[in-house]
Amino acid sequence: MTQALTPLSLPPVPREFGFFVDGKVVPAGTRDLSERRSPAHDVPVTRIPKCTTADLDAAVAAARRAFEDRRWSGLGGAARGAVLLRAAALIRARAEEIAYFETLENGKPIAQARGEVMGCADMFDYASGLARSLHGDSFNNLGDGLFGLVTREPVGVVGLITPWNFPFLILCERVPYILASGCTLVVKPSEVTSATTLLLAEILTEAGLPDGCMNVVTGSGSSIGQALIEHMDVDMLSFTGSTAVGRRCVEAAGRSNFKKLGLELGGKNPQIVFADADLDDAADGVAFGIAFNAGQCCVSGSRLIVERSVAEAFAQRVQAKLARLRIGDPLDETTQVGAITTAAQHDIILGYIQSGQEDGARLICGGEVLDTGEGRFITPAVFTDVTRDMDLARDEVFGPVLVILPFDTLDEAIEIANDTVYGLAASVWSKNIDTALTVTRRVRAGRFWVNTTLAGGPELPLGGFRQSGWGREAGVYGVEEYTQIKSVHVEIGKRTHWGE
Ligand SMILES: NC(=O)c1ccc[n+]([C@@H]2O[C@H](COP(=O)([O-])OP(=O)(O)OC[C@H]3O[C@@H](n4cnc5c(N)ncnc54)[C@H](O)[C@@H]3O)[C@@H](O)[C@H]2O)c1
Repeated sequence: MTQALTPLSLPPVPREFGFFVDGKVVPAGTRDLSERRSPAHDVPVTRIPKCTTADLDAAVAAARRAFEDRRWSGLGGAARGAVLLRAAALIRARAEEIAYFETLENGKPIAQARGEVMGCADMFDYASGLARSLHGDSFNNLGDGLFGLVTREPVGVVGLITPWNFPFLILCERVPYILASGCTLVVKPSEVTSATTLLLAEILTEAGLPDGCMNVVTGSGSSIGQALIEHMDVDMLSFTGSTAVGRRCVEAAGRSNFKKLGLELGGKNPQIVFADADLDDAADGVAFGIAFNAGQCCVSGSRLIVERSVAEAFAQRVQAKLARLRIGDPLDETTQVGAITTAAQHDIILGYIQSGQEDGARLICGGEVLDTGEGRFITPAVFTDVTRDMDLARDEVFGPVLVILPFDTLDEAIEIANDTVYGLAASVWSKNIDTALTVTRRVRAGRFWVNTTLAGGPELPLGGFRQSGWGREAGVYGVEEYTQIKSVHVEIGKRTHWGE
């Protein structure tokens, strides 16, 4: 087992990873390497191979063999669950190492990364039980001559594409459920945050996952990602990322083999605050909702829809909460908000902050680039005087940028909340249960929080309405997505097929 690393120092040299096919690490060999620099320190931290389409074909073929010879699905739920349970223990044992690479590549605070890794181990624990409890249905009321069964079968070979904002968490909200169902898989992590996916492949092999059941290919979205979504021998694709690339997945599935799709896409999520809420608690939640992971969160609460009578005072409370945040070196144990993960995302966020002001919105705090000498940090920005037609109010910024939209009535709050093409997540803050539940009923979003935000766990499924995606991940509903239903009609006794 790899030694835990000292979390507060940078690696003296970048760690070089291989990719992972048929139970083995494949060294980069003559392939090009992409070097990842820490977004917080601008030093090289990892080197990852750029896989070829031949590597992808080899990975899909390994997953296909492992599926067709039933070395995994044929084991039965109890044996599959035992592997997932051992993986949970190994994730806990290697939590420090996983959190360290997550922080180095992504720029998130080390304390946050550790918490996420522990949550991931919990996903494996939970899914180990689901592997045993997947079942179908029986129909004993079809008349004396007929008996019916409905069974669930694994879909087959799953292609899994993940983004850079929660590389390990998003991976673990999917992999244990995919494996619990009996499917095998090929993962293509984001090219900027691939290390922890490769660590998970090692861990699962150590936990007893048969060769070929989990394969990892690394490289860019436009090359290896595009080849995976078009692959003729992949039965299902689970994609998490932008709505733009989600659209490409739909097109590619139509052009290739009609693979089944699960899509977890973008969001422009409302946080709706009523005057009767505990306003201090709500301000804390709203600040957390926009600043957590430096706003690079699909479920980030980026639209504050607040009752007009308290809007100004509430904005000041949020501002005060944001001002107290410790932003900076993610390897510092006390840091609460880390770096912006990619240079491209940094430019996109600053572009929105500038164009928002040009469009007439008023920046009341933040939006500054922190001068740390190295790395990319932006202080959380809050905008007022925002109109609903502005890009700032409509687009997913994917950074720490909050817009404030006041409302006068409950109906207006709901109308503003639904005025988006997305439907990923929403929060409502009110002490009145009628108000809160009316909002949860009428706002179109796949995840809701009442008097809190960004809470989660393995039991409740994830996923969006509208252009935020299709299908659900995690929980009982999540594992079922990776199964397909078969109906079996059983004749009892003898009958003629022409009804004579
Ligand atoms: N709904 C969710 O659960 C969820 C969770 C996290 C992130 N997201 C969304 O992800 C986005 C940010 O992540 P990102 O910038 O990594 O997204 P992205 O769409 O650019 O990339 C996501 C993944 O897709 C790959 N990819 C890119 N182009 C591709 C192509 N043509 N074919 C196949 N694969 C391709 C990338 O390499 C990466 O692995 C945001 O929109 C965010 O809302 C959604």
